[in-house]
Amino acid sequence: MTHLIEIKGVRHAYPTQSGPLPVLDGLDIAVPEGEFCAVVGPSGCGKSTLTRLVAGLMKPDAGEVWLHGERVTSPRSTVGMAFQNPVLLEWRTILDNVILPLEIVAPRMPRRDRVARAEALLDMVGLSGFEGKRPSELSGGMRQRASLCRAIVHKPDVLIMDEPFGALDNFTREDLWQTMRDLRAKEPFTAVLITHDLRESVFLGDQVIVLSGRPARTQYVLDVTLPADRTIDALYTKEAGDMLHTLRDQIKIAQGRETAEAT
Ligand SMILES: Nc1ncnc2c1ncn2[C@@H]1O[C@H](COP(=O)(O)OP(=O)(O)OP(=O)(O)O)[C@@H](O)[C@H]1O
Repeated sequence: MTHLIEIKGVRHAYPTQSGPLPVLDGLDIAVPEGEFCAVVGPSGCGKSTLTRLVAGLMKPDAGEVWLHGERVTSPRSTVGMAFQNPVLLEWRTILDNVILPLEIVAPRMPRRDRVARAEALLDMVGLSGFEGKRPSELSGGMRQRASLCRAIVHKPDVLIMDEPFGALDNFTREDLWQTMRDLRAKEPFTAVLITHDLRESVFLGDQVIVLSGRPARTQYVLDVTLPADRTIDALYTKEAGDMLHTLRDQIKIAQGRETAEAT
């Protein structure tokens, strides 16, 4: 099987005034092309550090990060990123915010083609008619939809999301999960999602990686067996309940509340 993302034996420590702070220690993750990998773990275990490594924004002390068969050693334009705070530019319209990555990655692409691409994506996420608005005129959920469009407008190899739905209320969040599912069906991409929400990880993920407490290693990998076109109702089935139970147990282990042997 081709793995679009491969992280092998990654170790990393940050230099601090009181000496090196080991953050990652033995991280192994493999994500096949087109798959959605959700990453969960205790607070502060190194999840955001993992996203920086995949995006090439920093190099690990040891181990390897591979994207599409190439070793990652510097920042990549083939990576799209979305964060909890969408950081849209207020002086640009929603359409021009979405177009921004194309201006950098495909400067020779005619404006009409950029506009057509951005409009098609905005339509897919239900923002048709809002192209000319400024970010402050949209709700938090709508801004996050626009931010997702911006993250994939240049068809990146991989979409990295760090808690993109973390600041939204429950109903808006569930709406966004379904938008993400529909977007993936129309615009297949490989994704890494960092989340604190186990339901979100099961709804969106093909696999869920549980990281141990810091320094993080890959503690557990759950293959999500729900159908690709799952609905929110699927989260209320026994199958999903069992998966959520397993993940919760693994998080407790990661937090050091229980030992692996005790479960
Ligand atoms: N540049 C840095 N220099 C020193 N320490 C850092 C740096 N960046 C992160 N850290 C520390 O490394 C650890 C892991 O940080 P990281 O942000 O990767 O964790 P996280 O799992 O994403 O956290 P959270 O779940 O709270 O969002 C934390 O203890 C953090 O304080």
